[in-house]
Amino acid sequence: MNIETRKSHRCFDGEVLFQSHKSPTTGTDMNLSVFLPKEKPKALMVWLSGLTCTEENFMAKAGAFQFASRQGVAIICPDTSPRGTDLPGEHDDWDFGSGAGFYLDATANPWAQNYKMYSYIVDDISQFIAASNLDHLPRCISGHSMGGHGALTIGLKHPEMFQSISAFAPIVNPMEVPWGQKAFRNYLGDHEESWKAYDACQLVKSSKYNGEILIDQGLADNFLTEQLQPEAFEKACSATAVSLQVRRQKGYDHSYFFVSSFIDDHLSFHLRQLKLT
Ligand SMILES: N[C@@H](CCC(=O)N[C@@H](CS)C(=O)NCC(=O)O)C(=O)O
Repeated sequence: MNIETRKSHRCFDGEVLFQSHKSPTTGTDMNLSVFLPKEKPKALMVWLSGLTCTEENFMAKAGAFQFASRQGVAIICPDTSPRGTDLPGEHDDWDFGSGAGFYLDATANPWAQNYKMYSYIVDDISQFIAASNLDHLPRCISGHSMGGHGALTIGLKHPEMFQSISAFAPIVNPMEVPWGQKAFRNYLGDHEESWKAYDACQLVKSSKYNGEILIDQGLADNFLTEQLQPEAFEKACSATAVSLQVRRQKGYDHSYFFVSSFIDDHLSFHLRQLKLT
């Protein structure tokens, strides 16, 4: 894989890189950002961002680097959709199309050719990790909102790839809420059976993931009741061997101010699960 570095910045004696590569999966150039700690990393976190985000939001706003640098955690943040295409309606809505790839492989036209963010994360990001000489590291996955949905669904489907899962304000049951229904109907078509492959409440029933999952959810989050509903995932997990901790955080909203308040807890959680502390 040919990786182009567009920008690099020293940060807490580590390095933040903004990079691009050609994706055979999406058929486009893809952007991502990477944090490398000051010493040899001992773990790698893949972070998936939410609606409207690019590869920059987590880097600029999450405040994860002091802890990550000290603890030796490398972080990779992919973009949230293909870019550079101009499909009909692609840029009209903030919760669909560009910036809203939903970490699935679209099957409906005109999205099916490029909107393959599930395979992009599983295949291309794996190749990117290998090309960056980070593939020897134990891995965890986390994300926010739509990215929390991505972290839960991809983590539950791929325990061989990720040994620890967490999420911030994730969309846990997209089949049943407006954001998910809009995305799934447009990307996957009307056949709701096919939606189950991208719904954490469905996937947890048959997942081979045997670790714990940590979720933080702000109680002042405007999207809590209509879109997020963590209780649906608690109910789904209760019938399985997956051990879930949902922490309801009083006064916190949906923003990266909330993410930055608890990101160190999530990194510590992952290091414990990866048996590195
Ligand atoms: N654009 C929406 C909000 C979208 C939103 O909150 N996106 C979250 C993820 S779902 C986010 O991280 N936004 C980018 C940011 O806060 O940096 C609105 O204005 O209500």
